[in-house]
Amino acid sequence: MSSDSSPLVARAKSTGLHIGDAVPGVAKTDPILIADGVRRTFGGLTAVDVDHLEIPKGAITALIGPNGAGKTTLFNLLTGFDKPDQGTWTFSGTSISGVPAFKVARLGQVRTFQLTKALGLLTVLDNMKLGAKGQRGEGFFSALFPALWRKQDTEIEERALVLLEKFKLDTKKDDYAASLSGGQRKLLEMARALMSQPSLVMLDEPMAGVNPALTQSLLEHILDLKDLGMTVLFVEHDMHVVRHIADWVVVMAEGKIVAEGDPTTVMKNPAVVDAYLGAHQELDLGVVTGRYHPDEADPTTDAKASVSADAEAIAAAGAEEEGAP
Ligand SMILES: Nc1ncnc2c1ncn2[C@@H]1O[C@H](COP(=O)(O)OP(=O)(O)OP(=O)(O)O)[C@@H](O)[C@H]1O
Repeated sequence: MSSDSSPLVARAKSTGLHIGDAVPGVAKTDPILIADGVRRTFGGLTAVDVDHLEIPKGAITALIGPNGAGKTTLFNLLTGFDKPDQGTWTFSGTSISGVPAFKVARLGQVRTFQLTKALGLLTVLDNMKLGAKGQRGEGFFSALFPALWRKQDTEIEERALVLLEKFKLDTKKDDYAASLSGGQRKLLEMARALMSQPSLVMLDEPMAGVNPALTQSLLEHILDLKDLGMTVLFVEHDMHVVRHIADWVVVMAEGKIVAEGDPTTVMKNPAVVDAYLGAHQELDLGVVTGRYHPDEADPTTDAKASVSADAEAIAAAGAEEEGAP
């Protein structure tokens, strides 16, 4: 993996991912995940209503959409943390609809998890060990033969230490996870997911709450996953992040897939601009959606300038109206 301190080097985007026009539900040349007719309702509310979705293998796909669009619910369904009213999906050709989360993870599809209170009370190293799959000591018979799991425990610890070094968390290995900064927690969440040696990594808002000093490092780590042959699917509100690292973008609104395409094309799509980005497409979506105050947004954006320009335009329009006969 690349180092934190090196400047951002533009890495090639994956192209030729789809077959035919980039319409919602378009077929991919080499899909890793294929979902059909996935629907999830909560009472009278339809949170997810996806006719067909394919996620391209070996690429980085961003799932975007306004608050409440159904992104997290779709993530929960595809990873076995929630059950749909209807629908089927396959991962690497194997049907995993209705398969519980721990089995989905064993098959190689993992998602990152926010550091909960309980996990915060474990050390960074113990958090990593929890991420390993198929540990022998878990089984009743293997538990009777300590030599078996002791050897495996050593291997797991070695793997954890290598990953912690790559993610620059090795000096924190004995600290309680709760003592990490927001950005370091995100790094730990990603490193922990990699303990199970996945082929598809699903990241839920990997940049949320990350201080700009760690943003570059996190972006580089996500790009590294692809270079290592993994597929990445991530939910993100920050359009700069999406533009920078995504090869493909899927847009959700009101539970449905409303657009797909490469980042540049999708962000010019009038339907996406109208429904989602509005007049604020230069802003971090975190600002648009009220997640961050403009002052806390990515300093590389012109968020503040756009907000004050909007405010000036509104004030000017008001003045014109007042002055109107
Ligand atoms: N457990 C639940 N019970 C009831 N309604 C829910 C539940 N989970 C989600 N919803 C509703 O389903 C809709 C989709 O929510 P979801 O969290 O998937 O959206 P999202 O696109 O991830 O939004 P955000 O960007 O704000 O995280 C929302 O209207 C939400 O209120």
